[in-house]
Formats: sequence, structure tokens, C-alpha cells
Amino acid sequence: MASFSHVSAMMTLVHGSCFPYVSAVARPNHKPITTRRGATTIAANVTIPAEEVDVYDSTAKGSKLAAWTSVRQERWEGAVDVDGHVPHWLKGTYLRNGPGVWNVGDHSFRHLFDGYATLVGLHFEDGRVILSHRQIESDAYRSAMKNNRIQYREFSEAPRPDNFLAYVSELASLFSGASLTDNSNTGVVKLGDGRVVCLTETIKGSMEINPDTLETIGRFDYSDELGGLIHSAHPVVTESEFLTLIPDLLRPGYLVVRMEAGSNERKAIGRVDCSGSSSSPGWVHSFSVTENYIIVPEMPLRYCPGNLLRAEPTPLYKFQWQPEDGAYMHVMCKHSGKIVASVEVPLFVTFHFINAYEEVDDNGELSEIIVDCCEHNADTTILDNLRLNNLRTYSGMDVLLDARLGRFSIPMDGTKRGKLESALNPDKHGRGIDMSTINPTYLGKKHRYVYACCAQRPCNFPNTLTKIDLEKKTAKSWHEHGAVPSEPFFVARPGAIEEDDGVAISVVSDKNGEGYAVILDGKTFEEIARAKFPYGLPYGLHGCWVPKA
Ligand SMILES: CC(=O)/C=C/C=C(C)/C=C/C1=C(C)CCCC1(C)C
Ligand SMILES: CC(/C=C/C=O)=C\C=C\C=O
Ligand SMILES: [Fe+2]
Repeated sequence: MASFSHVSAMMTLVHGSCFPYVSAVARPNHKPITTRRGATTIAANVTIPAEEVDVYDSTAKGSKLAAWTSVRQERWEGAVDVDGHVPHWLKGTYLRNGPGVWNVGDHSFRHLFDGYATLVGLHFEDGRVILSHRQIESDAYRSAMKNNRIQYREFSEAPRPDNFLAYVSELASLFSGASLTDNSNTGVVKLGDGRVVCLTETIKGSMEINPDTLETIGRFDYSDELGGLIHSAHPVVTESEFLTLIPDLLRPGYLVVRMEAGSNERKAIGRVDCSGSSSSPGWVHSFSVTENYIIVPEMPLRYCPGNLLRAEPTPLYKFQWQPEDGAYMHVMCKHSGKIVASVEVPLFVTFHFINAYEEVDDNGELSEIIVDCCEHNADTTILDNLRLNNLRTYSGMDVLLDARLGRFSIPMDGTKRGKLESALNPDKHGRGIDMSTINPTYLGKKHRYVYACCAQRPCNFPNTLTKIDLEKKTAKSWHEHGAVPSEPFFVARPGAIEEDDGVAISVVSDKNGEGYAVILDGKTFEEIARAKFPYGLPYGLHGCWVPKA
């Protein structure tokens, strides 16, 4: 377990007396970043004085914002100073995953989602905080660093074949999945049995890690014969199970699967056939469940087999927009695998579903299912706007596309059409919203509060931490000029009764290349503590909480 004594023991070992509380290891082929507080030691006991180390990546074109800049060292761990008061009940580790390295040799990745996974850990104990970060040792990351070029197909880029024969063999390996990335840069989940797994959209990119050291233990192998190359980046994980969707590109539809805690074997619950005439299933980055049902979205932004084969990116990358085939929501009974409703809904673009729950009528009969999501006004442009060049070259203009907290109502009386409306006036949260969390106790149940990144305009990316009250239809935001906060992760206070009794934790990438974590009170949404990092961290995506045993 990471603890303050563990950190100082490690320091003595690695750094001797030169820098007594920090552990740092440089990324292969990169000069290490310094920590502002002193010198940096690289693996071979070479120490670089602080003033000689370039903190910022050259690709950031003068920008000192940490968010879109590759992290320069492979790992670091140390205690950090805290301003304010971290509640003493907050005991455990917050883990956050995300793409943090976008440079391979001289090559700069194009898209936010291409970056190699950087895991961040914040260990809380008795009001104190230890920060750590470490690269996930996927084959894709290791081989890219070793060869100074990408070796696997990432979200928007593929290795350039040297000749025609290499091109043919690359296409063949695409069908077997051999050329797909295992760069698990999207999320991190704690399984019911305590194992911690980092995930992305390729199934082979499921990687078990040690939550104390952030060390990569190895690939999480699914022991079944279900196959498939891709799955939802966001499984629904509880103490007892792991549910996910495996899109079927050959026979358009989705396999809904369940893996029991303690097992590596996924079992099929059922299958959803696509409703539209489309030749391909909709992209399922995430999905929601209620207490009894799994809600399978069929988004008009669909996987595109043609684009999957292309090495060069298209504006929609591996996807295609097919409004003519409609948008649908399918409701599957968790226990029987039967589809109990399939309704057509207005067109939508959503990365992240927030939660879903069942509504009953006056007779106690199930009347409708409510599904909340971060909805990008059915505009696919958001995907291409997440190109790094775009994120790095912010001119001060208000260019963030509008988004809203979308609420689907799925009638359970056989009606064939569902509704999609804004759950509150989007102006209340600056017409931007993504990267949402709720109190996990409310998973599948009626929730009142949503924590998300929203907007204070002008901006080019969500720049606030916002608490949304869906009952009062209000929003309260935390904002700091020029800073980019990541997903506000809600941790409930042990023993809490009220839904918002807890804290929201977010890692912030600051405008001067600096970084810190903020702890916001879940009720008042006021900042109660700030842990200042000795260096800025790149933007990250999703997190999880590992309570201290
Ligand atoms: C970081 C994030 O939110 C999404 C990452 C998505 C990835 C890495 C998708 C990768 C894919 C391939 C490498 C080929 C097959 C298609 C697709 C799932 C888009
Ligand atoms: C960063 C993001 C999606 C991440 C996927 O996991 C969306 C940002 C949207 C901006 O409005
Ligand atoms: Fe996501």
C-alpha cells in the first residue's frame, strides 16, 4: 500500500540525500521533467539541475498549459502540499487514466484519444496527499518508445507501412486484431474482487494494474470464447459484476455480456439487433443500466468498416454519420436477456451516458425508463474538435460547441417513439457538458445530482467543474481562469445518507504548466482543499476510487 513511510523508503533508495521525497523515472528517449523543487534523477543516477531541464514539450508551440502537453517522465511519486482541509474520512486512492503521451520520436499524434495511457494516483490518508503518475506498459507504448515510431493502430493513426507487402500484411493483421492498439488510455475500474483494470475500446487493451504502485501487472485476459475486437470503453461495474457491450460489425448488433466478480469469463446475457437498415452498429463508448434493465443505445454515429481499414484519418475517424438510419434505444431485461422495448429517438451524439432509472405509474407498474447523457446536439463535429492542434491553439474566441444534459424517456407501454429533451436549460451550465459522474450508490436508481465538466464562455474546451441539481434545475460551478479540470469524481462519505454527502475530486491542468488537485464539498460545491503538484499533468479522462482496506 502506498503510504508516507513507503514513499520515504523509496526516496532513500532512489535518490539518496539529493531530493529526499521524490521518485522520478525518465521516459525512454526523453529528457526528464524537473519538479521545480530541485534536481531530477534519471534511472542511471544522473542528476539534472532544475534550471537545465525544459519542462514543456516542444510540440506545445509556446503554450504553457499542461493539459495538451506530453508528460515528460515515465513515473513520479511524492507527497504534495495541501492548502485547506482534506476530510479525514477520505482514505484511499483516487486513480485517473487518460492519454498523456502524444509524442513518439519526432512524431506528434493528431488526436487527444491517440495518446499513450498515463495513470495518475492520489493517495489520501489523514488529510495528507501523495501524488503519483506512471505510464501504462502496453505493448503499443513499449514498442513505440523502443522503435521511436508507432507500431499499432491507435484511435486516429496507424503505422505507415514501408512497402506494399507490409501494407498487405498490415491489412491482414487488422482482421485478426493483431495490429490494433492495447493502449488502455480511457478508464480505470475496480472490479468487485478488488482487481483494478484500465480499459479502452479495444478488448486487448484491458490491462490490470497495481493501484498502490500504478505498476502494470499485465493484460487482463478474458478466458471465454466470446471473441470480438472492440467493446464499450465504459463497462458498468458493481461489487458483483462487470457488464459490457460488444458491437458486432458483421451482423449489425451488440452482444450484451456479464462477467461475475472473481471471474475472467464473460457470459452472454443477450443480443440486440440493430433496428435501422444500417450495415453497421452505432458507436457504444458507454451505456447505462437501471436496476433491472440494460439500455443499449443505437447512435447514428456508427462504426464504419471502410474507415476502419484506412490508415489516414477521415473527419469522423473510424465512424460514419447515418441520420437516414435513425437513432434507437433498446431495453434488455438483465435477467432474461429479452428485449422488452426498442424505440426510435431523436438523433443524438453522446460519448457519455450518465445514469438510467425506472419510473413507475400510480399502480406501481413500470411506465418509462429515463436515461441521462451528455448530448452534443446531434453534431459530430465535437469528435474532430478534439484534435490536439485545435485544443492547443486557443485564440480566446468562444468556439466550444453547444452540449446539454440530454434526457431520454423510453415509454414501456409499447409506444414506438421515445423522447430526448434537455433536462435543464443548457444556459445554466454554459451550454457545455461532458465527463460526468454521480454518487455510485445511485447507479440504476433515480439520481438528483450530476457532477460534470461544463463551460464558462468564451472557451474551446469544458473549463468548469459543475454540480447539477436535476430537481431544482440549477447548476453551480467552480472555475479558474485558463485551467482545464478533468472529470469531477464523486466519492461518498462512508455512512452518508444524503446523495450529495461526499466530495468531488478533480485533477486540474493549469495555464502556467502547473497542476493541482481540487477537492470540492459535494453539498456546497465550494473548494475545501487544493493539493499543489510540483509539475503539471496532461489532461486525463476517467477515474475510480479504491478505498483503503
Ligand atoms: C480515449 C477515448 O475516449 C477513446 C478511445 C478510443 C479508441 C482507442 C478507439 C480505438 C479503435 C481502434 C484502435 C480501431 C477500431 C476502432 C476503434 C474502436 C475506434
Ligand atoms: C473529452 C471528451 C470525451 C472523452 C471521451 O472519453 C469530450 C469532451 C467534450 C467537449 O465538449
Ligand atoms: Fe469516456
